[in-house]
Amino acid sequence: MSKVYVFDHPLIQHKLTYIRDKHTGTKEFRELVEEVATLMAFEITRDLPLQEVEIETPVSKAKAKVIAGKKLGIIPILRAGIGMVDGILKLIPAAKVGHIGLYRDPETLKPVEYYVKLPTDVEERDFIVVDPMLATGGSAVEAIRALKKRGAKNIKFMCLIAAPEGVEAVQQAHPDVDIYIAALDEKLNDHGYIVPGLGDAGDRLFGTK
Ligand SMILES: O=P(O)(O)OC[C@H]1O[C@H](OP(=O)(O)OP(=O)(O)O)[C@H](O)[C@@H]1O
Ligand SMILES: O=c1cc[nH]c(=O)[nH]1
Ligand SMILES: [Mg+2]
Repeated sequence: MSKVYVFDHPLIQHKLTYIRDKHTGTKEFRELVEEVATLMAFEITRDLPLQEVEIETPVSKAKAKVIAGKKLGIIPILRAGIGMVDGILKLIPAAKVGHIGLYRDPETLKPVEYYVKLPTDVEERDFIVVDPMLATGGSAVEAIRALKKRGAKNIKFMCLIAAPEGVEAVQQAHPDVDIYIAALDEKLNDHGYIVPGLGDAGDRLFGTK
């Protein structure tokens, strides 16, 4: 069964409060989502392997550590996942970015795929799939399935806010995929929105409502 990690760092929780607030405008919302993504990337990369190198400081020779050549890929689920990408790239600039376009049908709440573009060397990379919201879990389950279908083996899923239903759906469908979240909320409402949540992440990021 996949593990669930809730990043309860005070800076993440503080920023998340302003992200949730309906009075926060598009510019600030976008900046805060990016900042939280950076902080979450710091936590999620905790297990990256290191290798020893020799360097010279101005004082002496030294053995020091650098990240061993691990190939990483970031996969935002369009649209809202895009808001997290730059924040992650600040810490892992060499990561490649693939895109999976899905929207949730407002009637059925089922994900509809409309775009997939991945790095060519999918089989050699470890992936972090990102989306601010994990609601019913349909979009995350489908995005991870699309990634596995093309050869990805090592996948993590990272989001800002999750509903218990979404966590369970990902765990059921993909028991090998660990889930990293900033907050686990109470429930979904009748329209499949997370309560209390933050509203529609895509619309708030891009000002489309
Ligand atoms: O867990 P689920 O029930 O599938 O819901 C979560 C999905 O809903 C939102 O996307 P949306 O369909 O609004 O598309 P958008 O990003 O283009 O606005 C969100 O960004 C997730 O991708
Ligand atoms: O609360 C929710 C649920 C799905 N998608 C969103 O953007 N917000
Ligand atoms: Mg949306």
